[in-house]
Parts: sequence; structure tokens; C-alpha cells
Amino acid sequence: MSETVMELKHINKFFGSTQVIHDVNFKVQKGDFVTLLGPSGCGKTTILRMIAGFYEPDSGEIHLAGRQIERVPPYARNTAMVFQEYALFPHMTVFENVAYGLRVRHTEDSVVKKKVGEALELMQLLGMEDRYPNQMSGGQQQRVAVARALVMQPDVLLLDEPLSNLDAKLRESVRVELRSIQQKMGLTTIYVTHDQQEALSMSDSVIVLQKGFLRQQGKPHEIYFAPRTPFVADFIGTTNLIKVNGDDALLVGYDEDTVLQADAVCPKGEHTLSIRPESIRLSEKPSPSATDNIMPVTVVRSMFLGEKMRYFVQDRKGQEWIADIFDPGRKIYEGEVYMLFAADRTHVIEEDD
Ligand SMILES: Nc1ncnc2c1ncn2[C@@H]1O[C@H](COP(=O)(O)OP(=O)(O)OP(=O)(O)O)[C@@H](O)[C@H]1O
Repeated sequence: MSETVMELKHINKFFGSTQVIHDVNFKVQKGDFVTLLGPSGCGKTTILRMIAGFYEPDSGEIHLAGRQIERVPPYARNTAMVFQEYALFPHMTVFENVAYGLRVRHTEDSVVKKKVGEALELMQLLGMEDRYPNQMSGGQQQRVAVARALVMQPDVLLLDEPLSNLDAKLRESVRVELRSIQQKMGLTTIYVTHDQQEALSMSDSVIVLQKGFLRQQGKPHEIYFAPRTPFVADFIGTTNLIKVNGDDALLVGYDEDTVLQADAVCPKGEHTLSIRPESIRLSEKPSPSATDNIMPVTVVRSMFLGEKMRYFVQDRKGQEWIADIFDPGRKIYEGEVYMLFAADRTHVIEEDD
């Protein structure tokens, strides 16, 4: 059974006269890894800082572990935040950096020793207790910053792009490590990133933000395969966004000669469909199965990308589509071909941006 540990209700935030957060609502289940995802400036950090208590919302409520906390000072909330720039104390050893929060709380020495030891072990930092931050790599410093947060046993761990200073390979391995520790500890975590891949691969739940508005919250595969707005569809990977005429039916009109079958009833009027490039197949013959959509197209250009071949094709209307063909072998499609895609991958977008 899932249990809600945190909830934001109707949160609004202004900086001066500019509203940067607009009526944001979401719930976080205990033990979940939740990602706030969106482009630069969409308000991710502002939301995280309001949860930590560094900013106050102008209106709305924040509930954490049974308490209403939006006016509670940061030190009196049981949250711990890890910043992008680690913010370790340079003049303190690793041990003292990790112990800092416990010392502030006047925790007994023997308990400090035990808890810091456990956190260092979890983050694979045993043996480095006496080093100073400048004697460690970026990845190690980042692990110290996480250990320093874990040791506080927060109700929620807040991570603000903690991997963005690491190179791609290290980032990948720290990402796997972080997720596995978080799951082992059952630690509720909110993670800020603008990296879609990172969000999809790490999260139980993803929250997509655009210009201070929450556009969608869902499991990674829901966000990917059933985006609710064109922005979400386009921000999460590559997609084909196609304008169609709906008629309160599964069949939608694309042009005079083409009717497409969609994955849901499309309301009357102009709407958008999203079809992922990997959901498209190409064929020299018009041989669709009963549930396939089919359209004649012309190959404009193609690109070999290793595991897949990316085709840019144009339909009769002049609309360009992208089709990704995996395991392409030696076959190259050229000129006039047919594009096939299943009805259940022809996704009706509920709301236009
Ligand atoms: N202290 C501040 N005073 C005034 N405006 C601010 C302040 N902090 C953030 N903003 C503005 O609020 C908006 C949201 O910023 P925020 O830092 O939350 O975005 P973000 O999604 O975390 O972006 P990034 O990924 O670039 O860190 C931006 O337009 C930003 O310029």
C-alpha cells in the first residue's frame, strides 16, 4: 500500500511582480524517487527550495510527514538538500563534513560515530574519513555530500542536479549507485534534473514542468507513451506531432485521402497526435495489418546512428516525419515507400499547449 508522505497544494510563488510558480499541486508517496523535470528556468529549483524552506510560497500549503510546514524554518523541517555545487566545508575532513548536521543537533559522540560510519559505508567512502574535500575527485565529493544528507535520516531527501558536474561515465555510475541506495533505504527522494534520460531511468514518478506550470505527473512509461501535452511529448525524447481533425471517434482525419486510427477517442475539432519515431516501420509494399496505419511517403534523407537508422520522410501534405529503424541490417530505404505505425502507438494528446 502506498502512503502519501508529502503534498504540495496550490503553490504559487512570485519574485517581485513575476509569477514563477503557478498553482502547483502534487503528492509524493513514501519511499518513492520523484523527479522534477523541465527546461532551464521552469521553476524546478524554486519548488525544491520551498520544500526545504529556503523560499516561502506566496500562497498554498506544503505537508510533510503529517505536518504543515510551508512557514516552518528550514532547520525545523526534517528535510536534507544536496546542491549542485556540493557545498562541502573545505576546512573540515570527510568525517566532520558528514557529522556536521548531527553535531548541530548536539547528538552524542558515540551515536555520531556510528551514524557517520554507516553513511560512509553506504556511500563506499570508508577509509577516506580523514581526507579534505580538495583531496578527492568530483564523484567522491558528491558522495560525501549525499552521505552528509543521508546521516540526518530526513523525511525527504532533496537533490538539485547533483550529478551535473560529473563527466558522462561517472554520472552514469553514480546514478545507478544513488538509485540503489535510495531503494535499499526506502528513502523518499525528490530529484531535480533537466535530463530526460536521467528522469526516465531513475524515477518512480516524473513531474514535468513548463514555465512554472505542472504539465504532467506520472510513471516514466506513462509520460513517455501517453504525454498529455505537445510540450511533454516533445520534451521527453523525439516525437512526430501531427495535426488532425477529430470527430469524437477513434478514426481521425489527416488529409482528404487519409484517415488514421488513434489509441483513444479524439474529440471533435483540431487536435494533435504524437507518434514516436521508433513506433514507425517502413516498407516497400503496402502490407499493413488490421491495426496499422499506413501512409505513402518519400525518403528525404537518412542517417546511420549505429543501433538504428534514422529516416526523414515527407508525406503528400509536405509534413516531415522521423522514423527510427532499429537493427537496420544492410537494407536502406530510398525514394517512395510506405510508412506503417500501430493504432495503439498513435497517441491522442489531450490538451494543446
Ligand atoms: N531569487 C530569485 N529572484 C528572482 N528571480 C528568480 C530567483 N530565483 C529564480 N528566479 C527566476 O524564477 C524562474 C525559475 O527559476 P528556477 O531556478 O526555479 O528554475 P530551474 O527550472 O531550476 O532552472 P535551472 O535548470 O536553470 O536551474 C526563472 O525565471 C528564474 O530566473
